[in-house]
Amino acid sequence: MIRIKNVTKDYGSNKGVFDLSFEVQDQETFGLLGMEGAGKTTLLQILMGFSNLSGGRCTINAKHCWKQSTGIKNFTGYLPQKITLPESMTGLQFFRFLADLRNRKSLEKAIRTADAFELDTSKKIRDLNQEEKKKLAIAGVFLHDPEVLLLDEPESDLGEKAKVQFMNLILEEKSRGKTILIATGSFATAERLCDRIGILRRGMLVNLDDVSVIREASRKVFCIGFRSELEAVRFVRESGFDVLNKNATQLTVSVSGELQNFIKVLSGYKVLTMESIPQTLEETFTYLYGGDLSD
Ligand SMILES: Nc1ncnc2c1ncn2[C@@H]1O[C@H](COP(=O)(O)OP(=O)(O)OP(=O)(O)O)[C@@H](O)[C@H]1O
Repeated sequence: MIRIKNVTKDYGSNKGVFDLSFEVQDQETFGLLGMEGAGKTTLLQILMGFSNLSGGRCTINAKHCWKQSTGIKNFTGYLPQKITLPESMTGLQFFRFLADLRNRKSLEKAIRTADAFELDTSKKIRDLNQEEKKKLAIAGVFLHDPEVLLLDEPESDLGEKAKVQFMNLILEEKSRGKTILIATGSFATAERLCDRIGILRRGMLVNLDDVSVIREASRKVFCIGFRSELEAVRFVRESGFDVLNKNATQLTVSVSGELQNFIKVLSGYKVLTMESIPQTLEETFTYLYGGDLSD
């Protein structure tokens, strides 16, 4: 279990994290959501013992994050936001290097992860592109099959296909009972992977809820193309759904909660196209709680 109690790291000028308290339960996947500069990296670095606290206390599996950070590293996999890799090694040499550091013989888990990403580990790291380096770093984090995963913006630098591969890897780790803390600026990532989501704003936790509660309350936005303008107008008049924008036969419609009723209502209209409009973290936050998430 990860325990964060009244944790403050004050860099001055209102930067850092302030009086954070929450727990990540064993086998839980927790999403720490926030915009750039919200304090996500600061908290993860504190948990890894890279940075001491100005106040408060935090532990992972009852080990003190500052005083017992070496012990924590034995059972924790940490993916930093900014990765640095030994450029002259191949991927496989990098795995061997990590295995030596961690006193492990088997590279199996890292190799399986690299395979899941379709990554060629025989190439020198300096010849990999940014996405391939990120995949390699993630595979390296999994090498010692850690009980706890702390992942800082894991999906950044990954393309759409690799993001799906990454999500599948995390869902597999989750089903194997790992305790996972993911720091991300992507509401979609957190919603897909996490059991609970904590929202960080200017270093403070402004909301913490089960993902099902947030999903239920948040909205989906669709751009719908009707066969005729008359049909679109009929939808505006009769459907009862919130229409955010109308442009001839196209309507942008907001739907909150379950989609069943929306789909049922929509089946009564002549629809030619329907596209889901992804909502940013900021749009979701503003819709749910009002106000502005950025500083
Ligand atoms: N060592 C430091 N000294 C002073 N200020 C710092 C230091 N490290 C981070 N900050 C500031 O603290 C705030 C929180 O930074 P942090 O990197 O934790 O945010 P973040 O949520 O991870 O965002 P990002 O995605 O941009 O990394 C930012 O305003 C940052 O500029």
